[in-house]
Amino acid sequence: MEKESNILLLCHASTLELGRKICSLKVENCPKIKLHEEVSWEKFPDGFPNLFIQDVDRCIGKHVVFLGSFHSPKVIFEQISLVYALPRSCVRSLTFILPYFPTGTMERIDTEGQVATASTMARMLSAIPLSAMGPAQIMIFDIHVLQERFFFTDNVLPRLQSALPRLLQELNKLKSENLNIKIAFPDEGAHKRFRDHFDGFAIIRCIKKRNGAKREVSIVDGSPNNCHIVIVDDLIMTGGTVNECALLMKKSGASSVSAYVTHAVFPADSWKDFLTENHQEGRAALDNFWITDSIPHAREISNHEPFKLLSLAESICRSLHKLILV
Ligand SMILES: O=P(O)(O)OC[C@H]1O[C@H](OP(=O)(O)OP(=O)(O)O)[C@H](O)[C@@H]1O
Repeated sequence: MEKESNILLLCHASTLELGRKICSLKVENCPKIKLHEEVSWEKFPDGFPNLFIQDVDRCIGKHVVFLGSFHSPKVIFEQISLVYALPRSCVRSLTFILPYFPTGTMERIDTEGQVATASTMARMLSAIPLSAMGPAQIMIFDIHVLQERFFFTDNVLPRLQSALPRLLQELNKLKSENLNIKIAFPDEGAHKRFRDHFDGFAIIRCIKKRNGAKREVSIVDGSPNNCHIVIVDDLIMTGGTVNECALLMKKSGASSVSAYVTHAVFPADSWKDFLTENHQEGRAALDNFWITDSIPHAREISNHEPFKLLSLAESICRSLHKLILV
């Protein structure tokens, strides 16, 4: 008989679909994770949250996991309120899955007066109260720079994960079709962050200069000539970095160009500029654009060519069993 799960998953309204997927998966020798769907995310007339966890006693003594999403400042307060409240419900342990750490790029100060909001966010998360087994674990995927872990205090345990193993599964399938694939990093940040994941692949290293809204990308090492190029980056906003890098690869002789980002942020619907059906001059046509579901709107985006979704569900499910060790 299957053991009853000791892990209970609660979701923000925007992450329920991913939560259902995680709970439908089975990891060998581990009980399925149980979904607790009964959280209401209502608002009072003034817009402030009116939250309620039904049957909250089911959390007592359980390893409680909250799957959140800080894709907009508007949804942060309600989720922080829930996460701060959960340890008071006598949970055995608390894990906060925050696939995308939104302020991540605002981690450096190059002019006095700038405010590093990544540090503010880490401080807010560091205030999550202890549970019976100790500090809350915070699972984040492909944070902008690994040093951001030091913004958190010892009150919580940041668990920095990567979605790249999922991309590698896709690339190995393409490799078996004898395609000559090379990985292009559009800037120094991406190269530093991800180069170690691509053993066995030739690398094209680029540098990027920001000039207002423009991104200027140039190649430092490697040649894309006659190769299938996959541009790899942590996140996309306006799309300028990926687009400039893709145009450069094509100009330098690439036979095809695809792209991958873990976090499809795409403010103001900028993803539409990449649609195969909207192709315009000055835009590079991409064969594939792989994204993950770290941000809820990625699921909708991936219904349109050339986007393809690589779900984090399996990786989250495996990590939870490993981190919680039931
Ligand atoms: O879609 P876009 O509007 O172009 O923005 C996305 C880019 O911004 C960030 O890098 P950043 O420019 O901060 O450089 P870094 O990674 O080298 O720190 C990110 O890593 C992407 O490369």
